[in-house]
Amino acid sequence: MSLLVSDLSFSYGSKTALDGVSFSVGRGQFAALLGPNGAGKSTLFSLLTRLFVTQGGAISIAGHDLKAAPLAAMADLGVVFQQTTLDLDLTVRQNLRYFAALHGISGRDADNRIDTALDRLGMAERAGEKARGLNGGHRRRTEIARALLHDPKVLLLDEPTVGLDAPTRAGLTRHIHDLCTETGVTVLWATHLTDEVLDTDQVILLHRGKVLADGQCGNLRNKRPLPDYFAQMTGAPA
Ligand SMILES: Nc1ncnc2c1ncn2[C@@H]1O[C@H](COP(=O)(O)OP(=O)(O)OP(=O)(O)O)[C@@H](O)[C@H]1O
Repeated sequence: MSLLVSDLSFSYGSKTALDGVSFSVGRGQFAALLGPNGAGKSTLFSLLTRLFVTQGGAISIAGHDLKAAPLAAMADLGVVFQQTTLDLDLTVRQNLRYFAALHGISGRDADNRIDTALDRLGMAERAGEKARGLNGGHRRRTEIARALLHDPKVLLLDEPTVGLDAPTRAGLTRHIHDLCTETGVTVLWATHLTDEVLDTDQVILLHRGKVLADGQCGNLRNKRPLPDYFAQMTGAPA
Protein backbone atom coordinates (compact mmCIF):
# COMPACT_ATOMS: atom_id res chain seq x y z
CA MET A 1 0.00 0.00 0.00
CA SER A 2 1.28 3.48 -0.83
CA LEU A 3 -0.57 5.18 1.99
CA LEU A 4 -1.58 3.45 5.17
CA VAL A 5 -3.39 5.14 8.03
CA SER A 6 -4.00 2.97 11.09
CA ASP A 7 -6.26 3.78 14.00
CA LEU A 8 -5.40 7.48 13.93
CA SER A 9 -6.82 9.69 16.67
CA PHE A 10 -6.33 13.35 17.43
CA SER A 11 -7.91 15.81 19.87
CA TYR A 12 -7.69 19.55 20.36
CA GLY A 13 -7.90 19.56 24.14
CA SER A 14 -11.24 17.93 24.91
CA LYS A 15 -12.46 18.26 21.31
CA THR A 16 -11.95 15.01 19.38
CA ALA A 17 -11.16 15.73 15.71
CA LEU A 18 -10.18 12.22 14.57
CA ASP A 19 -11.37 9.03 16.22
CA GLY A 20 -9.78 5.72 15.15
CA VAL A 21 -9.37 6.60 11.49
CA SER A 22 -8.01 3.74 9.33
CA PHE A 23 -7.75 3.39 5.55
CA SER A 24 -5.25 2.49 2.87
CA VAL A 25 -4.72 3.67 -0.70
CA GLY A 26 -2.94 1.57 -3.35
CA ARG A 27 -0.40 2.65 -5.95
CA GLY A 28 -1.79 4.83 -8.75
CA GLN A 29 -5.17 5.12 -7.03
CA PHE A 30 -7.11 8.39 -6.84
CA ALA A 31 -8.72 8.50 -3.42
CA ALA A 32 -11.18 11.25 -2.55
CA LEU A 33 -11.28 12.14 1.12
CA LEU A 34 -14.83 13.32 1.18
CA GLY A 35 -16.37 15.02 4.17
CA PRO A 36 -18.47 18.01 5.16
CA ASN A 37 -16.97 21.00 6.97
CA GLY A 38 -15.52 19.99 10.31
CA ALA A 39 -15.20 16.30 9.36
CA GLY A 40 -11.51 16.29 10.24
CA LYS A 41 -9.91 16.53 6.77
CA SER A 42 -7.54 19.37 7.63
CA THR A 43 -6.52 17.69 10.87
CA LEU A 44 -5.75 14.49 8.98
CA PHE A 45 -3.66 16.45 6.45
CA SER A 46 -1.78 18.16 9.25
CA LEU A 47 -0.86 14.76 10.66
CA LEU A 48 0.09 13.33 7.25
CA THR A 49 2.40 16.30 6.60
CA ARG A 50 3.85 16.30 10.14
CA LEU A 51 2.54 19.76 10.97
CA PHE A 52 0.97 18.04 13.97
CA VAL A 53 2.42 15.15 15.93
CA THR A 54 0.37 11.97 15.94
CA GLN A 55 -1.30 11.35 19.31
CA GLY A 56 -2.53 7.83 18.61
CA GLY A 57 -2.22 5.41 15.69
CA ALA A 58 0.25 5.29 12.82
CA ILE A 59 0.86 6.57 9.29
CA SER A 60 2.96 4.88 6.63
CA ILE A 61 3.93 6.58 3.35
CA ALA A 62 5.31 4.39 0.57
CA GLY A 63 6.28 1.81 3.17
CA HIS A 64 7.99 4.28 5.53
CA ASP A 65 6.54 4.77 8.98
CA LEU A 66 6.14 8.51 9.53
CA LYS A 67 7.34 8.37 13.12
CA ALA A 68 10.22 5.90 12.72
CA ALA A 69 11.50 7.13 9.33
CA PRO A 70 10.18 10.67 8.85
CA LEU A 71 12.75 11.80 6.29
CA ALA A 72 12.24 8.79 4.03
CA ALA A 73 8.46 9.14 4.35
CA MET A 74 8.50 12.87 3.57
CA ALA A 75 10.83 12.32 0.59
CA ASP A 76 8.05 10.24 -0.98
CA LEU A 77 5.34 12.79 -0.24
CA GLY A 78 4.16 15.74 -2.34
CA VAL A 79 1.74 18.25 -0.83
CA VAL A 80 -0.53 20.94 -2.23
CA PHE A 81 -1.92 23.02 0.61
CA GLN A 82 -5.28 24.75 0.58
CA GLN A 83 -3.72 28.22 0.73
CA THR A 84 -1.41 29.19 -2.09
CA THR A 85 2.27 29.16 -1.15
CA LEU A 86 3.80 30.58 -4.35
CA ASP A 87 6.06 33.62 -4.25
CA LEU A 88 4.02 35.93 -6.47
CA ASP A 89 7.04 38.07 -7.40
CA LEU A 90 8.94 35.12 -8.83
CA THR A 91 8.31 33.48 -12.18
CA VAL A 92 6.81 30.02 -12.40
CA ARG A 93 10.26 28.53 -13.15
CA GLN A 94 11.90 30.45 -10.28
CA ASN A 95 9.26 29.20 -7.85
CA LEU A 96 9.94 25.63 -8.95
CA ARG A 97 13.74 26.10 -8.90
CA TYR A 98 13.57 27.36 -5.35
CA PHE A 99 11.57 24.34 -4.24
CA ALA A 100 13.90 21.96 -6.14
CA ALA A 101 16.88 23.49 -4.34
CA LEU A 102 15.18 22.84 -0.99
CA HIS A 103 15.10 19.17 -2.03
CA GLY A 104 18.78 19.23 -3.01
CA ILE A 105 17.99 19.21 -6.75
CA SER A 106 19.83 21.79 -8.84
CA GLY A 107 21.37 22.57 -12.23
CA ARG A 108 20.35 20.63 -15.31
CA ASP A 109 18.57 17.96 -13.27
CA ALA A 110 16.32 20.63 -11.75
CA ASP A 111 15.62 22.23 -15.12
CA ASN A 112 14.78 18.86 -16.70
CA ARG A 113 12.42 18.00 -13.87
CA ILE A 114 10.80 21.44 -14.02
CA ASP A 115 10.25 21.11 -17.78
CA THR A 116 8.71 17.66 -17.35
CA ALA A 117 6.45 18.73 -14.48
CA LEU A 118 5.26 21.92 -16.19
CA ASP A 119 4.66 20.05 -19.43
CA ARG A 120 2.60 17.44 -17.59
CA LEU A 121 0.38 20.15 -16.11
CA GLY A 122 0.05 22.02 -19.41
CA MET A 123 2.08 24.93 -18.01
CA ALA A 124 5.24 24.77 -20.17
CA GLU A 125 4.46 28.04 -21.96
CA ARG A 126 3.98 29.91 -18.68
CA ALA A 127 7.40 29.10 -17.22
CA GLY A 128 8.71 32.66 -17.64
CA GLU A 129 5.60 34.44 -16.29
CA LYS A 130 5.41 35.92 -12.81
CA ALA A 131 3.09 33.94 -10.54
CA ARG A 132 1.22 37.17 -9.78
CA GLY A 133 -0.01 37.34 -13.38
CA LEU A 134 -1.47 33.82 -13.39
CA ASN A 135 -5.15 33.10 -12.81
CA GLY A 136 -6.21 30.84 -9.92
CA GLY A 137 -6.26 27.67 -12.00
CA HIS A 138 -2.77 28.22 -13.37
CA ARG A 139 -1.42 29.05 -9.92
CA ARG A 140 -2.82 25.73 -8.71
CA ARG A 141 -1.25 23.88 -11.63
CA THR A 142 2.08 25.49 -10.82
CA GLU A 143 1.78 24.30 -7.23
CA ILE A 144 0.95 20.78 -8.35
CA ALA A 145 3.90 20.77 -10.77
CA ARG A 146 6.09 21.94 -7.90
CA ALA A 147 4.77 19.19 -5.61
CA LEU A 148 5.76 16.59 -8.22
CA LEU A 149 9.35 17.79 -8.78
CA HIS A 150 10.96 15.30 -6.41
CA ASP A 151 8.95 12.38 -7.86
CA PRO A 152 6.84 11.63 -4.80
CA LYS A 153 4.97 8.33 -4.64
CA VAL A 154 2.06 9.93 -2.78
CA LEU A 155 0.48 13.31 -3.55
CA LEU A 156 -1.81 15.03 -1.03
CA LEU A 157 -4.09 17.85 -2.11
CA ASP A 158 -6.16 19.71 0.46
CA GLU A 159 -9.30 21.09 -1.19
CA PRO A 160 -7.24 22.19 -4.22
CA THR A 161 -10.16 23.61 -6.19
CA VAL A 162 -11.39 26.09 -3.57
CA GLY A 163 -12.05 29.44 -5.24
CA LEU A 164 -11.84 28.14 -8.81
CA ASP A 165 -14.67 28.41 -11.35
CA ALA A 166 -16.47 25.27 -12.54
CA PRO A 167 -14.60 24.67 -15.85
CA THR A 168 -11.21 25.24 -14.17
CA ARG A 169 -12.20 22.86 -11.37
CA ALA A 170 -13.22 20.20 -13.87
CA GLY A 171 -9.97 20.62 -15.85
CA LEU A 172 -7.81 20.33 -12.76
CA THR A 173 -9.68 17.31 -11.47
CA ARG A 174 -9.27 15.59 -14.84
CA HIS A 175 -5.57 16.40 -14.92
CA ILE A 176 -4.94 14.77 -11.57
CA HIS A 177 -6.92 11.67 -12.50
CA ASP A 178 -4.78 11.37 -15.67
CA LEU A 179 -1.66 11.82 -13.60
CA CYS A 180 -2.54 8.78 -11.46
CA THR A 181 -3.02 6.62 -14.53
CA GLU A 182 0.04 7.87 -16.39
CA THR A 183 2.61 8.04 -13.60
CA GLY A 184 1.33 5.63 -10.94
CA VAL A 185 1.37 8.35 -8.28
CA THR A 186 -1.11 7.78 -5.45
CA VAL A 187 -3.42 10.71 -4.78
CA LEU A 188 -5.36 11.67 -1.68
CA TRP A 189 -7.66 14.56 -2.66
CA ALA A 190 -9.62 16.19 0.16
CA THR A 191 -12.88 17.75 -0.91
CA HIS A 192 -16.46 18.32 0.06
CA LEU A 193 -17.51 18.56 -3.61
CA THR A 194 -19.01 15.34 -4.93
CA ASP A 195 -18.70 16.31 -8.62
CA GLU A 196 -14.92 15.96 -8.37
CA VAL A 197 -15.21 12.22 -7.79
CA LEU A 198 -15.39 9.53 -10.51
CA ASP A 199 -17.09 6.16 -10.10
CA THR A 200 -13.71 4.40 -10.36
CA ASP A 201 -12.22 6.49 -7.54
CA GLN A 202 -11.84 5.28 -4.01
CA VAL A 203 -13.99 7.29 -1.64
CA ILE A 204 -13.09 7.64 2.02
CA LEU A 205 -16.07 9.27 3.64
CA LEU A 206 -15.11 11.12 6.80
CA HIS A 207 -17.68 12.51 9.18
CA ARG A 208 -17.19 13.87 12.68
CA GLY A 209 -13.73 12.35 12.86
CA LYS A 210 -14.72 8.83 11.82
CA VAL A 211 -14.57 6.90 8.54
CA LEU A 212 -18.22 6.25 7.66
CA ALA A 213 -17.47 4.43 4.41
CA ASP A 214 -14.47 3.38 2.32
CA GLY A 215 -14.77 1.82 -1.11
CA GLN A 216 -15.10 2.38 -4.83
CA CYS A 217 -17.41 5.30 -5.48
CA GLY A 218 -19.62 3.40 -7.96
CA ASN A 219 -20.16 0.59 -5.47
CA LEU A 220 -20.82 2.91 -2.55
CA ARG A 221 -23.37 5.08 -4.29
CA ASN A 222 -24.99 2.01 -5.90
CA LYS A 223 -26.80 3.88 -8.71
CA ARG A 224 -27.85 6.76 -6.46
CA PRO A 225 -26.44 10.17 -7.32
CA LEU A 226 -23.34 10.72 -5.18
CA PRO A 227 -24.75 13.91 -3.56
CA ASP A 228 -27.77 11.88 -2.37
CA TYR A 229 -25.55 9.17 -0.92
CA PHE A 230 -23.35 11.82 0.73
CA ALA A 231 -26.36 13.61 2.23
CA GLN A 232 -27.87 10.34 3.43
CA MET A 233 -24.64 9.28 5.14
CA THR A 234 -23.66 12.61 6.68
CA GLY A 235 -26.91 14.54 6.97
CA ALA A 236 -25.11 17.41 5.20
CA PRO A 237 -25.90 18.70 1.72
CA ALA A 238 -23.20 17.97 -0.88
N1 LIG B 1 -7.48 24.51 16.71
C1 LIG B 1 -8.60 23.88 17.01
N2 LIG B 1 -9.09 23.89 18.25
C2 LIG B 1 -10.22 23.24 18.58
N3 LIG B 1 -10.97 22.52 17.70
C3 LIG B 1 -10.54 22.49 16.44
C4 LIG B 1 -9.34 23.16 16.00
N4 LIG B 1 -9.18 22.93 14.69
C5 LIG B 1 -10.22 22.16 14.30
N5 LIG B 1 -11.03 21.90 15.35
C6 LIG B 1 -12.24 21.08 15.34
O1 LIG B 1 -11.88 19.76 14.92
C7 LIG B 1 -12.85 19.22 14.03
C8 LIG B 1 -12.20 18.86 12.70
O2 LIG B 1 -11.78 20.07 12.06
P1 LIG B 1 -11.02 20.08 10.66
O3 LIG B 1 -10.62 21.49 10.39
O4 LIG B 1 -9.95 19.04 10.67
O5 LIG B 1 -12.17 19.62 9.65
P2 LIG B 1 -12.29 19.79 8.08
O6 LIG B 1 -12.96 18.57 7.58
O7 LIG B 1 -10.96 20.12 7.51
O8 LIG B 1 -13.26 21.02 7.93
P3 LIG B 1 -13.13 22.28 6.94
O9 LIG B 1 -13.49 21.77 5.59
O10 LIG B 1 -14.14 23.21 7.53
O11 LIG B 1 -11.71 22.78 7.05
C9 LIG B 1 -13.94 20.28 13.91
O12 LIG B 1 -14.97 19.96 14.82
C10 LIG B 1 -13.25 21.56 14.31
O13 LIG B 1 -14.17 22.46 14.89
